Amino acid sequence: MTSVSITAPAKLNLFLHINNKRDDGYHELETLFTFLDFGDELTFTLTNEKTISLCDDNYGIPQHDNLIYKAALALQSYKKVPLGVNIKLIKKLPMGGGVGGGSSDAATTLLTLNTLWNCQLTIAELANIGVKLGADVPVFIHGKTAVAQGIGEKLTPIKLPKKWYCVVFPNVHISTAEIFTHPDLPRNTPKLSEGWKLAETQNDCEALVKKLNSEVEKTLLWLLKYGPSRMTGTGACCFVELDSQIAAQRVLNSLPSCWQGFVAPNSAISPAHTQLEARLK
Ligand SMILES: C[C@@](CO)(OP(=O)(O)O)[C@H](O)COP(=O)(O)OP(=O)(O)OC[C@H]1O[C@@H](n2ccc(N)nc2=O)[C@H](O)[C@@H]1O
Ligand SMILES: Nc1ncnc2c1ncn2[C@@H]1O[C@H](COP(=O)(O)OP(=O)(O)O)[C@@H](O)[C@H]1O
Repeated sequence: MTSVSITAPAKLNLFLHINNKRDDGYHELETLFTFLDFGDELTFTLTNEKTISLCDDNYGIPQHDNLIYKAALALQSYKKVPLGVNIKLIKKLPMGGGVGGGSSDAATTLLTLNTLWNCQLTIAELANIGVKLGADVPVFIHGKTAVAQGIGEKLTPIKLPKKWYCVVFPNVHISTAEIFTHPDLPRNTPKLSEGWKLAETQNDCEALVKKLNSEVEKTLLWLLKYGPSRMTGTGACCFVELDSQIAAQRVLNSLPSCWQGFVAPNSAISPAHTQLEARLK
């Protein structure tokens, strides 16, 4: 049976501005997404029955709630696919960490099964299925470093220099919904004007998350010793950007044992896309 392993990469929000709250409760954002060359590992094995099954190391998410299962089911129903799949997940990305693990798993599932099940959907069609699973899924489907607007689905690709990141997970899980519904969240950052600079941006969720979680505040302070530190998404992961792998690894090596972390370079194209393309050649 055909079997293929693909990475579901982490993302970082290098900045995250909240411009407005929409009538449906979602927020208008401007955010810069970059992918990291590090992520969850998903192995897909096709089956002749229509069953979709997911095997993971018991991360506490029931199968029917897992975004991987939901993504596979959504594509199977949309294209009336007569085949099934067994999916094995090796989870490396912290859940509720702001590195988009769940969304990336869903996007990697849609991209890979589109190929393995020969669905022939376009990227736009896959993103359309994906956005119903989560606001962050489309950027992983498009797979290019981009500034996102809307709720995260209007994407403008952008080029960034290669950098290394040390990403730290302070062992607290933050609920995106809790942050977005909090009365103290700032929601009126003006839209970026032309010629904007990264140094003039910020993460609008950071002050609130720091106030609610002292571990996040401690992590950001600790990282400041090595360079400007920032939180990704609605947290809890925080990162510092460095010019070399050696410098990033040095930060990780001195990480207090109460936190976890990883080091990775950014990747202009999502590793999931690069791996799938290499497989098709
Ligand atoms: C904030 C961001 C930035 O990358 O990341 P995370 O920190 O979660 O990774 C995302 O936009 C999160 O995307 P995602 O995690 O897919 O969000 P969803 O499942 O669609 O929504 C979770 C909840 O967040 C709120 N939400 C999400 C996106 C948005 N633009 N406005 C919102 O108000 C909604 O209340 C929703 O109930
Ligand atoms: N495959 C999955 N991996 C991670 N989280 C998942 C998955 N499927 C569903 N979820 C749910 O999505 C939530 C957000 O997960 P995740 O995308 O990892 O965090 P974040 O949006 O903060 O980056 C989790 O708390 C979990 O309940």
